[in-house]
Amino acid sequence: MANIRIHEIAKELGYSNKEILEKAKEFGFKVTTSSSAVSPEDAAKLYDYVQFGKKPDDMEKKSKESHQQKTKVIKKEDKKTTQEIQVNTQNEQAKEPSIQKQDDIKKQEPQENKMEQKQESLASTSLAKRRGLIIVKKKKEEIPAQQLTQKRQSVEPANKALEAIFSSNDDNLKKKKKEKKIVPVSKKDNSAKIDLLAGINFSDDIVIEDENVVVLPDFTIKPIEVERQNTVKKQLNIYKPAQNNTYNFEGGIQRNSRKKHKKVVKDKENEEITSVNIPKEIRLYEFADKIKKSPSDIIAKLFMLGKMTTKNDFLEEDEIEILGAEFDIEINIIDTQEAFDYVKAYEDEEIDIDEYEETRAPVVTIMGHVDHGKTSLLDYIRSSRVASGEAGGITQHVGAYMVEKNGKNITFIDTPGHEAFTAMRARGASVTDIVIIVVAADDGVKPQTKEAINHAKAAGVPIIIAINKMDKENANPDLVKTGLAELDILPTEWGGNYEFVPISAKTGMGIEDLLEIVLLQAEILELKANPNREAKATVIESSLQKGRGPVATIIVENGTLKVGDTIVAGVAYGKVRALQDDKGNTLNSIKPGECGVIIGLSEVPDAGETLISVKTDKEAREYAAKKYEYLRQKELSKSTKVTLDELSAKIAEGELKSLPVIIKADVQGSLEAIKASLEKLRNDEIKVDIIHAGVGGISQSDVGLASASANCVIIGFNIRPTGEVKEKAKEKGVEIKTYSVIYNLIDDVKALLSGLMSPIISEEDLGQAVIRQVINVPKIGQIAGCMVTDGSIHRGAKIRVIREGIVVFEGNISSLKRFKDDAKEVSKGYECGVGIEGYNDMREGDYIESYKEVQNKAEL
Ligand SMILES: Nc1nc2c(ncn2[C@@H]2O[C@H](COP(=O)(O)OP(=O)(O)OP(=O)(O)O)[C@@H](O)[C@H]2O)c(=O)[nH]1
Repeated sequence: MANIRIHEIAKELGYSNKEILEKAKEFGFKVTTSSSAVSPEDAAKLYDYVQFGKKPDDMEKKSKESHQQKTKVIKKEDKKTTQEIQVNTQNEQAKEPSIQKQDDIKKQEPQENKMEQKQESLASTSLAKRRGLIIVKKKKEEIPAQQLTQKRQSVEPANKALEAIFSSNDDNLKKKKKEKKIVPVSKKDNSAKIDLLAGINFSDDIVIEDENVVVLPDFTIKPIEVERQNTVKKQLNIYKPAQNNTYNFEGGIQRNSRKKHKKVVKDKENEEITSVNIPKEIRLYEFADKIKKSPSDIIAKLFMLGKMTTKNDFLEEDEIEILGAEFDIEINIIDTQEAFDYVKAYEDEEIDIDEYEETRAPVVTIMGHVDHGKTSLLDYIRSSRVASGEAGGITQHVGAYMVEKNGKNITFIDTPGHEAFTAMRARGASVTDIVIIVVAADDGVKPQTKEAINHAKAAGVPIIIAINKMDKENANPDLVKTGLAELDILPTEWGGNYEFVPISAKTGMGIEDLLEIVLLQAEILELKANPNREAKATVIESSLQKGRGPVATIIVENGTLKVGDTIVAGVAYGKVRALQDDKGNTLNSIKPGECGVIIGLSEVPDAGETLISVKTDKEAREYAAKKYEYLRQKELSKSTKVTLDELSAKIAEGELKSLPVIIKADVQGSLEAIKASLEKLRNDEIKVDIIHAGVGGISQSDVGLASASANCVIIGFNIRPTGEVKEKAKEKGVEIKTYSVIYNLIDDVKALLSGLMSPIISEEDLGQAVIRQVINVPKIGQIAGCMVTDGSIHRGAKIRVIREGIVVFEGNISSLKRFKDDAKEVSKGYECGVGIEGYNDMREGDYIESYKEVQNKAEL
């Protein structure tokens, strides 16, 4: 049986590695780190204890009492199998099957197959109780159809439970939803589940107890294999090595094909669909087609549930689940992302080979309150530890660097602050092993100190406190200690668990101690990785550089990244053309825990993206292409998922004036920031329309694109157009604006937008005149004899006629005369004759008001 690592159990249960490690130690298991493994039996005990507070003694007692015999049989089989393996290896491990290495297990599995099948019905049903349906279903999926058929009879009770659960009863529905919710999508979870499952000796009694929950063990179905193949086809070569693996169909270990959502199985024998795989992004009519219902049935059902839909609408996951329950169909929502989930494929491939694991360098992030000295500390460490004799001087900011202490490497992420740390975490990248929280001794604990501590705690990363600015006269380390004590961060000398190191980033005092403590902490963490496999790394920073193309700073998490490796990172892929350290020195390879700059990707990957090396170019290209297609589809589906309100808003949007822009920036981070800021610049009348955005210099094609869109402006940040591009822009009349300060960029775009806005029209009063006499002139119409009472009356200006305080007419003057002469303007105190265009109802005593319309530029 495969041993299970502590971190896998922690993942599975949603606890930190440390917590599980502690529990394991409470049990007296021989574990030291999160990489330590326990036997499946022990894992099960641990699981029960953590999850249900069930003491292992109870469990053992119970199983001993009621199923002593059964357990014995299984144990016997276990040993027997182990012995078989030992024949090959000549290695006497039969008494400790739990210490077997994974590769042994791999060989062993085909032989064990039968035995595992037997155990499976016991283990799986019981596990289902704890974990929901997935595991069981998964097993179904991977067990050859033939064997499944033999099992049909024994599973009938489960089918009954299935029926009961799928009744349209509300409680059941909720229950089902809950169960579905339990299913996390992450890959690691999967592995942990299966491992745990594999090793548990459960009894028949337990199976019966679990009956109502064992929805999944609908093993009955035979076309599983067909189903699997179909899915694989749809999902476009999920990951070949995994599929080709011989132990793919093993009941126990199956790390490769553990796709929870492929819970499986349908009963195609009686034509009626009882279970179906549904992709996450599906329109109502497509869904209807899949479950062989008419779209109107679905619309009606959703209507009854209070949702108005049309057949073209995309269904939410919740809706899909509810509809499944309503129609008594088991819905397996397929995450199409799996098709390009190369990280999962990478980890699936891992077979724990402890002997190859080596200690790796720790990765450290520095956080703390503003001005407490994060940057100074990073700078000091970097500059003080550049090996003498090295071509010093030009050090580039690449986002991460490595220093050496006592012959060991420490990698620092050179983007201080918890924003970057959290942003990386939000993207699923948790590269940091240790966090240093810098607290200024003269300032004490501040809001961002607390935030940083919370972030580090949330990430389950060990914290070291650096009390900085100790060189200052008013330094008061006790202030820091008491402040942190309130946050439950107690120094070791006060009986706490945290190392507090007084330092000065200015003088360098204590920094060596700090690095020692980092190494000590790293030792405690027992950071291990396997340098002898393909690399898995995290992108820390990326940019497009002239002459080098896309450049990414990465930290290798596992494996070794070598020049010439074929790699994929999100939608980017390629071959490692060159590796460099932060000083620009060429490297041949980057080991686990270490960092470097990589050149050779097809495009700039996002920071936080996972990069792995794969076996073939084709594989890399395919992953990237699938991810690209997925993102595109997602974007498309978003734009079609509109409510009526949104639709009318969209229609209104069509009437919006927009400023088309192309944005180019030096690095991804700036680009995102500019995009976000520009998208916010909008009101009811105008908006910025980003027609293209990218990292790198302005290219000919950018100019081409801009010239194809009316009034399009190219905005560059920290880049300059050169040579041909500049000329082409001139030739095509494309305006290029470049900036190095983001606020200036935004102000300018604001100004541009303001130019598009309708001007604000205001009035300027010019004067008033009172009508003293009205004369009707044949063929010309009325002429009013007036006295200007205020300001002046202008011929070219607009007028309004006011009678008893009410405006009775607005229009233009047709003639303005002073005596017999035409006049342009008649001022206060003078008489004049006024004719009004199209108006012949002037009366004595009316006032004529002369005014001018002034257009003011609108501003955003
Ligand atoms: N006297 C003394 N001054 C220090 C020390 N460390 C940092 N400073 C000063 O404190 C100020 C802030 O330092 P930074 O390193 O920029 O602080 P930070 O935490 O990176 O600040 P932000 O990047 O703004 O969050 C600078 O003026 C440093 O010179 C120290 O150990 N002693």
